[in-house]
Amino acid sequence: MLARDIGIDLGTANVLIHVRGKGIVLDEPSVVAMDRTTGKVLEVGEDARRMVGRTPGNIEAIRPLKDGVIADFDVTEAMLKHFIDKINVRGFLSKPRMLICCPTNITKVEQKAIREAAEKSGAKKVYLEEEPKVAAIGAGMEIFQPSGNMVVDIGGGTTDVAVLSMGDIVTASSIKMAGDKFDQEILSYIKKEYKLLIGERTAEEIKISVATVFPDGRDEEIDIRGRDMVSGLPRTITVRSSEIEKALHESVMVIVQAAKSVLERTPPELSADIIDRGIIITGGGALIHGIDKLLAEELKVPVLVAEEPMNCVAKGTGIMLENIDKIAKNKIRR
Ligand SMILES: Nc1ncnc2c1ncn2[C@@H]1O[C@H](COP(=O)(O)OP(=O)(O)OP(=O)(O)O)[C@@H](O)[C@H]1O
Repeated sequence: MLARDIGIDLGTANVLIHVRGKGIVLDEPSVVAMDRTTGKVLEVGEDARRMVGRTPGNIEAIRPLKDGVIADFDVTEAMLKHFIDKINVRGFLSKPRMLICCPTNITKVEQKAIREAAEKSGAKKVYLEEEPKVAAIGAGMEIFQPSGNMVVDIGGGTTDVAVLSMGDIVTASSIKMAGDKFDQEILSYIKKEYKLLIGERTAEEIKISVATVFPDGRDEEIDIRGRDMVSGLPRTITVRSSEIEKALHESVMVIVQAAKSVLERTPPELSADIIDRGIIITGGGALIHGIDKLLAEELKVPVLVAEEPMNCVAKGTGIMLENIDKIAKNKIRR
């Protein structure tokens, strides 16, 4: 039996694996629960995520990738190995080839770390590809034509903005501002405004259920529970969309600014194409309410959220795996 080639979206927030000929077979949070005293991995993925903020002293729930890069090499390797074992693609006679997506501005050292982690997890050959390019392919953009396509991929740790033409990146920017920073901003706002401590998961819940980044874009409210900083006791408060919009304004404008600077550096012919075709937003951050309207208003260009934005990179790896033999010949990256 031969091993099947696989594509991996190795994200700060989630790992998705696409198996050639099968589609997306794994979609789990990038979290590992470890016993600090023994160094043993206890749970990986969804089971580990349930433990975030709820572990006793000796157990730690770790996110081994931070800001879109590997913060803890050993734990990333353990996580990758666990997921690859779980999907069971190794053949009796062969190991799989792996196409892994990473942010645009990672260093050579970080690239090497990702490669090594994949090799130790059983890869025969590892190909690294830039995330915005694969996201654009997964979102259905015709990036191999001689015309401008712009994608804004908002993940957990990084936002990648890129203009692509003829299969390659023409101008790009990668910033460490994305979904996780939004959660941190919400957490800080609740702390400052209500003197209430909440966890990361509650902050994310607020972001998903009531937040908006477009002024007056949404009017919802949610009751949340946390620990009162003065009395130390549990307390419930109600937060509204409008206040979260204000709390997120500065952070989201960093993303708008990155997109503006990429457009400013884009050759005029390609800019004209982008006006015609619009910008596509991918990644989980594309799901934050009002981001499409805000970008459209600020950039004066039509903006569309991709279908299933969180799956675009994984889907893109699937499309690229169909051409992996060509990729292998041409060596696709840096
Ligand atoms: N409905 C939603 N509304 C707002 N944000 C959301 C929604 N669903 C998911 N997110 C956010 O999307 C982010 C995760 O997106 P994604 O899985 O694309 O990131 P990633 O690929 O793991 O990260 P990176 O590209 O930085 O490595 C998280 O911050 C999550 O809170």
